[in-house]
Amino acid sequence: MTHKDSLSARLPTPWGDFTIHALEAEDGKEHVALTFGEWDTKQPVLARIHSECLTGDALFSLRCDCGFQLKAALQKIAEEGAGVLLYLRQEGRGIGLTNKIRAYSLQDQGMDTVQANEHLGFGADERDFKVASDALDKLGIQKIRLMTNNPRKVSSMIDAGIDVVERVPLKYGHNPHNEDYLSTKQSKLGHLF
Ligand SMILES: Nc1nc2c(ncn2[C@@H]2O[C@H](COP(=O)(O)OP(=O)(O)OP(=O)(O)O)[C@@H](O)[C@H]2O)c(=O)[nH]1
Ligand SMILES: [Zn+2]
Repeated sequence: MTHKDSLSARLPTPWGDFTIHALEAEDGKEHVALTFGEWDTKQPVLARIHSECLTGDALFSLRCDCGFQLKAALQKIAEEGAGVLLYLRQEGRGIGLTNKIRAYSLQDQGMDTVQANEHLGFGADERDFKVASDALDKLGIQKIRLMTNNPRKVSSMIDAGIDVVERVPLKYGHNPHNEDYLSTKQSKLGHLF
């Protein structure tokens, strides 16, 4: 992955002016980083590693908590005055949008989110977070305060040599439509709620 200044531009949002960076990743996907403010590289940077969820992030779905977490993370970074959000093109925990819709259809028939993935021949979570640690390296970030409820994101960053000084819980958007989904994430994927 390389990072060139010509691949960065202003990105004003309702919470403040971010800078968007196109990340040229080894997997060929169009991942981006949104950065805000300036940071002291010796201090931990407030960070969010967010996997793409078209339905939740862009289409207002209540089946998950993604869109709510995305907004909350951008708001927290802006309030802090500095930070980074990595927006990773890992739709459907890495299985892609069409397969996620197949998995949703199976969930409509009674499977949980993990059973549905496995029924389709995938692992429960197909994501590789190396793209995230590579991006943090390229941005010169070694220490983070990571906004997540997912312990695998924390351990992946630690294994990649990123110092996760703190896990900041990000509990937003719980509602009757995602209650079962979130409780499966807690019982089967180890999420901390
Ligand atoms: N395969 C599959 N993917 C889903 C489903 N619901 C949401 N997703 C995807 O799950 C990913 C969201 O990541 P999350 O799992 O919410 O985030 P996380 O990594 O678990 O942890 P947090 O940092 O706490 O949000 C996105 O890529 C969504 O598209 C589902 O039922 N099946
Ligand atoms: Zn989602």
